[in-house]
Amino acid sequence: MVFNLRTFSFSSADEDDPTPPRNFSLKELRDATNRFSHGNIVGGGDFGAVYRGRLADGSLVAVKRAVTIDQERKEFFEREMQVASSVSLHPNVLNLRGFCRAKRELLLVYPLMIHNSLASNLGERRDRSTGPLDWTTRKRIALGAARGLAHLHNQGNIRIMHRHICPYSILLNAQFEAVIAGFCAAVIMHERNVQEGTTKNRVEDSVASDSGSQAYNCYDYVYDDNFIYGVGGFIAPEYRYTGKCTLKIDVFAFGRTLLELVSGQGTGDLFLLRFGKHIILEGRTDGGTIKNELKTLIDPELQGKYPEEEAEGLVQLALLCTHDDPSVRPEMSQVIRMLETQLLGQDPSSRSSRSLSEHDSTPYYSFPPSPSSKAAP
Ligand SMILES: Nc1ncnc2c1ncn2[C@@H]1O[C@H](COP(=O)(O)OP(=O)(O)OP(=O)(O)O)[C@@H](O)[C@H]1O
Repeated sequence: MVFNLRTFSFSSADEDDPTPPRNFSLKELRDATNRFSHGNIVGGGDFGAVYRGRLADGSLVAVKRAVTIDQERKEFFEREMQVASSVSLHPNVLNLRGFCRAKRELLLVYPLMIHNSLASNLGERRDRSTGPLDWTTRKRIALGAARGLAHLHNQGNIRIMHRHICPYSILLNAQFEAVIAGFCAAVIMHERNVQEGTTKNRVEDSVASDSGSQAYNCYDYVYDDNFIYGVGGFIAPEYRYTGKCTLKIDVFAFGRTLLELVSGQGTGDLFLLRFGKHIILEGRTDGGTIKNELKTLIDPELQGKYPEEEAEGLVQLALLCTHDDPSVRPEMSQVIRMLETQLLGQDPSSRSSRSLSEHDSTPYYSFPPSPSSKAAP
């Protein structure tokens, strides 16, 4: 028996066999969603409303529906389709189950994630039937989201820049595992749409450590766009001001998401001003200060039930990921190792195979020191 994330059901099918997305008829999706009834809406974004539905085979789905078909919606649709055809199956990445190109609408069909988004489980929780996320669940979410993002960033020759990581694009399945979704702004990095990075040392490091299988460091590849995607405080400064981005913009957004995960609040710039930037600017990044501030910053819904050391470590990692200088931010494979060591107490020599791709050659990093030394004055 295999739990299939595509159909969100148990089946005897081989989970590594990626079924190509199916072409649904509009009628099938109308029937599944009770004619797109308002009561079935589970969320929405720039593409359109998202409806809960049940297909004729009994499986639960989320149907993303655009009823205005403009250039932007067409691009969003194509991007989600492209990601679906490029990304290999991973438990922490949402897989496209199907699509529908009707005359006046565009629809995307995904397996339904029962617990909706991370955003809807933090702060003003929409669903009060489940309790607040406990610390252990938050740790699993942090690690799962990191693994999903690392998978997008490095799976063989394909690197996918998500560009829209935030608590709304991290969904939670029945076991509260993080599943990355929302690929409408994603970019598939390849030689045609990137310029080679300029940080020579890092390229050399990468080549030297990788016995020739990877001739460049994908985190140095730059994608130039004339449109800035993303949500307010989750947009990395270098991207916001230049329109140029590398995979490090996703690391920045991941760091911001971690801050929301521990504080339980829509932190935006406020959190960093209060905790991150404020401390960095004041030169007060020593562990003692973080410890002192921690209690006032951690989500009160946790009712103090969290190991302080772990919370402190998570905040330090978040601050490192959100550093203004992208070269200081770690790569996602390094983030996974820091999380595994800090949160699971895992020996790096017995690292989980789930967190490593074949091409992963990054040396082990211990949990980061405070980013103060590299911070702007
Ligand atoms: N598979 C799913 N299962 C459950 N809820 C979902 C699913 N997909 C989307 N949602 C809900 O819809 C919201 C918007 O989804 P998504 O981010 O994919 O849409 P979008 O149009 O790409 O959004 P954005 O405007 O942020 O780009 C999510 O935050 C979540 O609440």
